[in-house]
Amino acid sequence: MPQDIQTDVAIIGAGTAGLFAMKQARKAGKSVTIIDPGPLGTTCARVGCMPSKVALHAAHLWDQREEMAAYGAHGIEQLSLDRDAVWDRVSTMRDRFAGKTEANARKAMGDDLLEGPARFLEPTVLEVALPDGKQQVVRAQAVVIANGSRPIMPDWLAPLGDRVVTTDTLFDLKHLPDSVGVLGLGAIGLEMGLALSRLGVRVIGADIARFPAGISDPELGQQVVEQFSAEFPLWLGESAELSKEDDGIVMKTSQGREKVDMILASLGRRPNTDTLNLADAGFELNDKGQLQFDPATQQVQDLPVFIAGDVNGQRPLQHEAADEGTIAGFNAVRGITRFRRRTPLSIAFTHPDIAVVGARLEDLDPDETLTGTADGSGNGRSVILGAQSNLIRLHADAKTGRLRGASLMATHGEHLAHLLAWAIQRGETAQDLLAMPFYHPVVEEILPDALQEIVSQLPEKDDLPKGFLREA
Ligand SMILES: Cc1cc2nc3c(=O)[nH]c(=O)nc-3n(C[C@H](O)[C@H](O)[C@H](O)COP(=O)(O)OP(=O)(O)OC[C@H]3O[C@@H](n4cnc5c(N)ncnc54)[C@H](O)[C@@H]3O)c2cc1C
Ligand SMILES: NC(=O)c1ccc[n+]([C@@H]2O[C@H](COP(=O)([O-])OP(=O)(O)OC[C@H]3O[C@@H](n4cnc5c(N)ncnc54)[C@H](O)[C@@H]3O)[C@@H](O)[C@H]2O)c1
Repeated sequence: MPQDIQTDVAIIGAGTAGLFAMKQARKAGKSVTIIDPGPLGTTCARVGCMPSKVALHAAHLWDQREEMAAYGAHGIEQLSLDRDAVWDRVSTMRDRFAGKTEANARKAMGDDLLEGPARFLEPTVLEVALPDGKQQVVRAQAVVIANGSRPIMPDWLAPLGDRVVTTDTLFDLKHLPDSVGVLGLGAIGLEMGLALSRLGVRVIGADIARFPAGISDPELGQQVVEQFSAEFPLWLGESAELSKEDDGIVMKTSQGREKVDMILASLGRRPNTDTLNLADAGFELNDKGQLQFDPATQQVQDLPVFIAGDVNGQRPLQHEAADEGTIAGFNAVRGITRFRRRTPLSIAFTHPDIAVVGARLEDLDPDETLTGTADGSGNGRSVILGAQSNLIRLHADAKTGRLRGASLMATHGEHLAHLLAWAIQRGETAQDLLAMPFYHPVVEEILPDALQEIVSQLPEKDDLPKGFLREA
């Protein structure tokens, strides 16, 4: 048994959250031990944000050819796509992102990296299984839990064997199948279903939810269903039965029956808390087996223990993992500060993009909320881009017009979503935003219609033209 390691901060997981936590602890001059069994390189760069966006980009490039034909390009029908070459490019780009991230992380961690899985013995005492089979005990003043999440893989998928993949293995495929059933149409399922479908794979999508991409607003949900069911079948609102045959998997719901070569299981991700021996080490867990923590401090109960990133199950996004790691690392070494969190922002890069910003519709009181809706049919730039189906829904406080939340499906939606998130975080009202400049012709010109709908419902009326303010 090696001698115990004494450290100021032990960090479990060298992903995005863990590395940001390390930066804060180092900045305060504290000693750090960062523990990870690998593979290093972060989920985002290895099997998440980056490879998925490369695949979407490749799919979008190929998808453009039909529009080019409409603008007089000849010979489009003679083009062919080598899908395996596309996927090889996706994994090469992925290796580049992940390789660089891993190299930078190894350099930053240096000798402070302990390679092996950690588990708790006590809230500030960890045991790490080293590659040589020995157990290393780490005693810390504070601990940051940042060991991420993994794809949900229910037992009932086990009989389907290696015909089931998740995004942990999808980008390693050497040969893309001719057909894929995408089970679960959240952000991952919809993004990957579209990428594969646009690359010529026959895709069937199924989700027990009524709408894909986690949308709860029925008006937007309906528009999203119409838009994307034109690309591949979306079987929504019921669970699909799956059965294995010699040459594939049969997917069945009341909406159809199809045989596919492979299933992409995109049923969500589960936090890796279950691997940490939390209950035996004395932590209190809620009925879902999760730790209680404060999202403004990342502190667990009142212990010198902090939890950041996907593992806390709250905002499983890269920029949130970075923020939470920073907050956790800061609070682990400097005493507790409560941090104001950024406005929630999530974007699926589905082209048109789908985004949800700020408060979700279901969390707003209908009696205190005004909604403005606008679509792309009257927006010149959307028409040029073939995106008349763009739809924006804005929600604002019924008394003041202060913007609370938005959801949208739009070409260039990633930019609109940022603009709206920034306005919401600055506490701007519909009137404020309406008084901003809108260039012509841009997709942003959709916004004034939705904003005016809100302003016209506000109790206090002004006889100035909408979008104009008196000089101060
Ligand atoms: C397909 C896909 C697409 C995505 N696209 C986006 C996107 O476009 N935008 C976005 O914002 N987010 C996206 N995400 C989410 C984003 O990737 C995650 O939110 C983010 O990477 C989480 O970072 P993390 O630090 O919490 O976890 P990770 O980066 O997973 O780090 C956790 C680390 O903990 C280690 N570990 C595990 N168990 C132990 C243990 N017992 N002991 C020690 N170490 C351990 C792991 O090896 C890993 O290195 C996507 C995710 C997926 C899967
Ligand atoms: N562009 C992005 O920002 C991006 C992209 C991908 C992933 N992510 C992050 O990764 C996280 C995980 O993504 P995800 O899409 O796997 O999870 P998710 O939780 O968003 O979606 C899972 C989907 O599976 C469905 N589902 C659950 N059980 C089912 C069943 N038995 N049959 C059919 N459908 C079922 C759910 O209804 C849901 O729609 C997301 O929450 C997101 O934070 C972000």
